[in-house]
Amino acid sequence: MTEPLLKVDDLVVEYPGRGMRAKPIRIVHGVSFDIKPGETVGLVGESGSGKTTIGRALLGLVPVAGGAVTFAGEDISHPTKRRRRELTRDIQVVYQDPYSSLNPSLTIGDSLTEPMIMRRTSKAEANARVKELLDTVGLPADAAHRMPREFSGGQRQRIAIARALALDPKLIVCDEPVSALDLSTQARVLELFLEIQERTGVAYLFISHDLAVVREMSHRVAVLYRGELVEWGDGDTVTATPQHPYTQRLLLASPVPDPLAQQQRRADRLRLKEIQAQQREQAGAA
Ligand SMILES: Nc1ncnc2c1ncn2[C@@H]1O[C@H](COP(=O)(O)OP(=O)(O)OP(=O)(O)O)[C@@H](O)[C@H]1O
Repeated sequence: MTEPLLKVDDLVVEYPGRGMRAKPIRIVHGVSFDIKPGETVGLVGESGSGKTTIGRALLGLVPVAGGAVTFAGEDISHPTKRRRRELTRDIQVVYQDPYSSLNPSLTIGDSLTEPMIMRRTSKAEANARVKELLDTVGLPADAAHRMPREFSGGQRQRIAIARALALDPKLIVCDEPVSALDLSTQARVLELFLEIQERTGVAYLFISHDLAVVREMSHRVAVLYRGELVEWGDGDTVTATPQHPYTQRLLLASPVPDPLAQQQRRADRLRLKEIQAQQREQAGAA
């Protein structure tokens, strides 16, 4: 059996209450799940259920009040500042808002090289990697010289994904990464996440309020309700036979597409990849 890449055991997260003597407010109440290398785990739940808070706890951005977070066998529940910085190499994040996730005064090239230069990669190496990253997310190489304001929401989200990929992470926390995009752009960006995973083997924690999107993207699904995990398991099983009334309500609010049609789409995608690979080989041989 594959060892988990990330393990969350009985996680508790609290925010400080208001006022000097206020008790902390518990937001996440003992949540457990794990993510295997190369796997996508979907975390779904309504607004305010604590999804973002869980993502922030994994990234070390909010303190863990109870339980443990283990990454590649290491307990990272209470990392030092230095260790947390180092961990950003392995655990990255893509946020919802493509308009605030890039520094408006840096060129795309500078935004992408920043995490690499901070880790003492040479300028020449970093520039070569920028070309590669832009290609991976389907943007032209000359995008490196342009400013964020010159790009649409979908293109900016591609750039944010490229930035997350810059250091070859093992896990990306994707926090509602397509919620701010229109439907057709959503579909293309979701497709890009899938392609990147096939190519690099990166794992995702895919956070969304939309069960249909989570189902499309995830191998396993965790359903969060008021800070508790009410359902956790294989994506098809959770969505085909939801046990908890909350999951049943979610399913009604956001019907999951026919699983056979989904399987067909996955098969078509693989077939297309094979054809493209054959074409590349033939072009190389010619
Ligand atoms: N810094 C904070 N201090 C106090 N309470 C907070 C803080 N951040 C979030 N909360 C509260 O924690 C709860 C969970 O918020 P969280 O953002 O994790 O939920 P969510 O499921 O991601 O919702 P959404 O989809 O709306 O982002 C909410 O009630 C929110 O008001």
